[in-house]
Amino acid sequence: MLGLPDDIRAFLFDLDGVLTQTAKVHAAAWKDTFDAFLRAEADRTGGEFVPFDAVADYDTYVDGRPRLDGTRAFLDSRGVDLPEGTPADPPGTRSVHGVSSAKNDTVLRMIREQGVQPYRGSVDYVHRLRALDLPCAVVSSSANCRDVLRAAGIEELFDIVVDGLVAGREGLPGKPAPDTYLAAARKLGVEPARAAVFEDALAGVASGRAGGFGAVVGVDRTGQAEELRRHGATVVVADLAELIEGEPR
Ligand SMILES: O=P(O)(O)OC[C@H]1O[C@@H](O)[C@H](O)[C@@H](O)[C@@H]1O
Repeated sequence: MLGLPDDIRAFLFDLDGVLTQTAKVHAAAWKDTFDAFLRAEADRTGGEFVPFDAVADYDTYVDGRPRLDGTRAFLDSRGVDLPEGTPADPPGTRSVHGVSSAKNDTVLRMIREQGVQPYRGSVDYVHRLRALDLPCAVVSSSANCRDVLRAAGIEELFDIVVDGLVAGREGLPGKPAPDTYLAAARKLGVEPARAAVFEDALAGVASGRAGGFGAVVGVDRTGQAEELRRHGATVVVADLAELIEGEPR
């Protein structure tokens, strides 16, 4: 079935980096935010400024995880212990929420300025699935998921969305825990073993593996095929167009 085993009956897609070209926008916004924070910390403590690595640090600590979890994981890797603060903390507040809200303001500005481009291969793939009446979901850690889907013009393609807002409301732990993917499979009425997960993030393929999904497709946009396999991808493609090649039209 479109490049995957025939018993796969439901298709669960991550958003940023799988459906839309927004993983690099998130990475740039995190770099902007963490570098400003780390520079201020270096000034405050007299320590050395070691910038955020938009590839290595992003992939390891931030990519695919809910916003606050990404902030905590990266700061923890640098031995920085911040108070949690509250969601009302404005950018500039020395708290987990303050850093996270600075990042959100930055990513929203970048998205406003640059617009959102979907990946053509992914959109074609989902169209093929819809033509076969197969259920499709978006499973994203992002609280901005609906707006990004709308800006890309692909919101109508999906039966359900489990995003950062749904996870918050339903008390679901974020990726790399499997709960958001499991919730999507449940809502579609399909056993995990008969559903496929599509992910570009290491935390995302790990959640596909932890959930016992029938296929975990690693989408390698940045040359990390081996890492994706090590974290749980059962197959790795550079673009979903590869899964369509050779299929009858
Ligand atoms: O900050 P948002 O839009 O709620 O998104 C949370 C996370 O969503 C994930 O999809 C991205 O990979 C992360 O980079 C991002 O931090």
